[in-house]
Amino acid sequence: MKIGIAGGGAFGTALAAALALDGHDIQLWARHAEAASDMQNTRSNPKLPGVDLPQNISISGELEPLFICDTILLAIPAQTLPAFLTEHLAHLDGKNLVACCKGIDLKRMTGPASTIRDIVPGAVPAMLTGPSFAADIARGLPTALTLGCADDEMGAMLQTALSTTSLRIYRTTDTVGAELGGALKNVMAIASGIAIGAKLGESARAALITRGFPEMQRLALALGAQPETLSGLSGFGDLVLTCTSDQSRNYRYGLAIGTGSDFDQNTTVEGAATARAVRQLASELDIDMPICTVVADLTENKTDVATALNTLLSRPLKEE
Ligand SMILES: NC(=O)C1=CN([C@@H]2O[C@H](COP(=O)(O)OP(=O)(O)OC[C@H]3O[C@@H](n4cnc5c(N)ncnc54)[C@H](OP(=O)(O)O)[C@@H]3O)[C@@H](O)[C@H]2O)C=CC1
Ligand SMILES: O=C(CO)COP(=O)(O)O
Repeated sequence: MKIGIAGGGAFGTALAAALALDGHDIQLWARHAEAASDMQNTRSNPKLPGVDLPQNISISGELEPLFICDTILLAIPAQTLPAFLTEHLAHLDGKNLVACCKGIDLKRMTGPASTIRDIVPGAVPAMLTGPSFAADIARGLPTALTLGCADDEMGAMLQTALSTTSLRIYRTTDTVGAELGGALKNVMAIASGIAIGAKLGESARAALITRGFPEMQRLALALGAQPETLSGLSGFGDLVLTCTSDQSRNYRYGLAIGTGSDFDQNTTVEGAATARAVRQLASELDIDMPICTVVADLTENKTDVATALNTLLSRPLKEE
């Protein structure tokens, strides 16, 4: 089976490399023709230094070869997904569309798989998520992921097709849980980075991770997720990874806020927009989401770290 991947960034390229090494022919699309042709010729991507791209990955800036594939992995930022789906609706109808991005769309307030279901109703929507840095996947390091697909037969087919000797994929029919775990942990990763950047200490970070997890569960369960999905790779697993590693861009963005340093605005930081979406959802659904709310306010300079900390610490005492 030829697998298509939309998105020539770190994650799309890493998935391409892992699947190609396992013997799949891969059609990778990058939106800028020049970047695509450089990747095709040099067999490398500057976003994944030191990784050689196998010859069975074909890289193009043209969309036609991508649209021939029955299964397409969507590894473009979550906020750009709706426009991509809408623009190419006719070509995506009937395909297996596997979202590989992590975020809540600010306009629709949905996670990536739900966005696919809403915009391309004739496609089979799925979600690939879990604790997995692109650099680790591309190097063939062992990684465990969750594939969420409401259609379990198709989910099983995708699970088999996308698993490799180093990528171990688990399966769930709870796409809502899978998409929200990955989206919400990015907000917590920003919060953790802020705590460490502002020198609040490791204990404060542990408190944020621990209190952040039920916050993620509250919103996800209210939106229809199953609790066990949040406790799995896509929720708890990815929360642990990104809140504790400076390989995470969301965490590094938090570090920059905490230290008051500049941060490269071109870096993909999904948690910033998602924090704003969560703040709005929390207000609409009347759900207590204190950590996400202060992260959203901090990303918009509506508060500062000292005030945000005071907001969290001065909340009424309660049972755990
Ligand atoms: N990196 C990682 O370790 C992991 C990332 N992810 C998720 O994967 C998704 C992509 O992240 P990642 O690849 O790392 O990010 P990168 O910043 O490395 O790459 C993003 C890619 O998306 C492209 N892109 C941006 N805007 C558009 C658009 N409007 N239409 C089409 N393509 C677009 C970029 O193109 P250009 O270069 O031309 O701007 C670039 O190729 C994110 O949701 C992230 O959370 C998930 C797990 C791990
Ligand atoms: O989602 C990731 C790892 O699972 C990557 O995290 P960042 O987007 O924060 O780099």
